[in-house]
Amino acid sequence: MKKMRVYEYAKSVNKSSKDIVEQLKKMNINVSNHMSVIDERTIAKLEGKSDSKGKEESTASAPKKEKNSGGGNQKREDNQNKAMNKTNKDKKTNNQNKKQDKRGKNQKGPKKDQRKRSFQEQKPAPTPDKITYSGTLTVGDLAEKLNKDSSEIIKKLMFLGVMATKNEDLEKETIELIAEDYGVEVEEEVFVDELGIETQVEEDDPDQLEERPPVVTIMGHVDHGKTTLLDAIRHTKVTEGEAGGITQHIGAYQVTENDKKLTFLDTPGHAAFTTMRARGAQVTDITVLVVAADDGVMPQTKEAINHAKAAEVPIIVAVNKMDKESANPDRVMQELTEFELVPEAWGGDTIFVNVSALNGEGIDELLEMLLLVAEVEELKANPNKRARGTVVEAELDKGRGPVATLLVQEGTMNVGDPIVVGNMHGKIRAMVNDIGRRVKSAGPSTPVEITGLNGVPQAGDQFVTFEDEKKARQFGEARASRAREEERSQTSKVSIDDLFSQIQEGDVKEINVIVKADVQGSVEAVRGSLEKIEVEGVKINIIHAGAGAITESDVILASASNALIIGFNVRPDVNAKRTAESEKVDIRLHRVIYDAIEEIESAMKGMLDPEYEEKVIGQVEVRQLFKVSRIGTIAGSYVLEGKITRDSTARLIREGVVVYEGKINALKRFKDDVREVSSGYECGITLENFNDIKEGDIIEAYVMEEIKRA
Ligand SMILES: Nc1nc2c(ncn2[C@@H]2O[C@H](COP(=O)(O)OP(=O)(O)OP(=O)(O)O)[C@@H](O)[C@H]2O)c(=O)[nH]1
Repeated sequence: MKKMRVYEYAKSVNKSSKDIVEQLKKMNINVSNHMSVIDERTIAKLEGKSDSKGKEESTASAPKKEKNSGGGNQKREDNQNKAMNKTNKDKKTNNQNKKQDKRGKNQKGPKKDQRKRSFQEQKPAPTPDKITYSGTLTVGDLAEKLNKDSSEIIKKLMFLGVMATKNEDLEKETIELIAEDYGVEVEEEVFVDELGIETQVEEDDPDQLEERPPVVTIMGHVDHGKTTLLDAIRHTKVTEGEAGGITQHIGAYQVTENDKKLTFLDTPGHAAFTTMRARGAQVTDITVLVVAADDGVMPQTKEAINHAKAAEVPIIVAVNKMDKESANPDRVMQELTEFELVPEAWGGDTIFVNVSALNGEGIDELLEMLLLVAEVEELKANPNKRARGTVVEAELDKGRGPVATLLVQEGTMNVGDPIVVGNMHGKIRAMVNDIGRRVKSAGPSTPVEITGLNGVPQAGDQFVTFEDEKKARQFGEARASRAREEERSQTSKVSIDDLFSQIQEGDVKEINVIVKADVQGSVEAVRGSLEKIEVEGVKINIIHAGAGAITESDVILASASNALIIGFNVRPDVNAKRTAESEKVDIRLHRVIYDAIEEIESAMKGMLDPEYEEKVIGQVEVRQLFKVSRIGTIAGSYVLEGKITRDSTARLIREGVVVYEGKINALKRFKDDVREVSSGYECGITLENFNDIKEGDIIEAYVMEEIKRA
């Protein structure tokens, strides 16, 4: 590209260098003096012709900078081209510009088009009148949409008291505030699932909303008295006049206190709460946390608190077993302050009620308090529309076919209504209430058991009733066929194996983790180390941590919160294992804290070592023992199944309990060392550093096989 100094150019056009410098300054082209270098395009501009590439090129450099600029210039030009490509790309999104481009090319010839473009590029991109977004927006995304610099947005956020980095997601309100500041309208594009149950729900007229009973779930540690309390409430408070009815278990019941109704979910444990939340259903309005006054806060108490908090449901504490001499309610209060459950008497806002589920003490007060919280929460629903709600329980009854307990949350459900429940549909044949009576209709917060569905739905599924039977059938069938498709192409939840790619794709900003360990000390150690990990702004969020085996409840919580479970020196019980498989929850078991930490850290960095899976190759029964002084105990054994090999690992099982796990020292047939022994043969086995073998023990042989990743 042709370049010359200002004075050379001035001379060629018969002007003074001063004039040229001034002219350039007026054109916003930075030159320091007559020695400055100007290029072809700048010259074109001076002559009233526009350049073809835009403002970045219309610069001039001072002589000093020019000195060693052979390659430098080339580089700069490349960068400039890159920048221009980007600007051009940006422009593509701008319709107005697009039109102008077109007009320029078709009608006015390339030169004018170029001039026009360069003119546009000198002006900052215009602020749009309106922006739209769906899902979330990061600071950077918002800046781009507003045609602003991220730093400008970050500054504005600071004024609003929000400290955010470029890649941080903004809350809806913040997006609106910023946009408003620029006078820009914002519209959130909400993704509508056309087969979602909510699409069939009638809209509410605010005038039609009426008070509805609260739906209460009781949670707490094993044996703290949940079932006894639920029974006590039910038996003392079953609606008057109906007391003679046969109480039957349908998974939920209603009682009356001071002429007001309350609905209790009586599915035991935390299952009701968590399975429903895992399916996206929010059913519970208030949680009663039962804590035995003689036992205090225990692991499942903490778990219950975590569940309720995660679902943002208010908690009332029922301090139970007050009839016991060893009852110490103050200790319970003290212990719960640690979890931000502080009694009103101590300046907090949590309601504590002392009760005895055994003798009925305090139950009235508990119900009154529940009604009080319900009043504060202003629980309302419209009874005058088609019903919508959630499945509490469902099963296949031999005589009646699929039966489901439904909790009506809005509207009124009637016998004969066409209905879609989860992926099932039908027409309500019969409705039975919680005391076994047939009813014709059920309003908000009422649990009823229905029959008439074409299949068994799942607890937590949503339902909606229809006026038109055909429409219900079509909608139900469409949902069922989509569910089948989805099952076929089901993708797993957060898993260690694809953590890195999920982070890379920006899908994961925070990794939810549940930590279970053998003792509290290890729980804290694992938690402490995990919380320190941070990779590319992605952090670990421990949603639950506790001592003890990995339970089904942990798995359900993990599934609901899309979390990984890390077990340290503990194992999942059978139910937990099964649920983890069906819910596709990743459970990682470790014996060394360092390994647990390293695994997750490397997964986040995308440097995971090959993964191994245990493969049991054989079962051997110990039939006779030989004690040899120098060698130890030799287990005369018989291979029941598969085979045992010299290099496999052995697990010694006695009455279902693993008593030893380790290497095989020697594997012999008669006097000879052998590599492997197959089923149906006898062999002699010694285990490394272990002699406490008994007749009848089972030796399970296994090898670790590498899992091939896709
Ligand atoms: N003294 C006394 N014992 C109670 C009280 N409430 C419950 N119990 C006893 O505590 C034991 C456990 O009660 P449950 O109601 O089965 O406890 P739970 O919390 O439902 O236990 P899981 O169903 O195993 O989770 C039973 O023996 C009850 O009789 C109470 O208020 N006072």
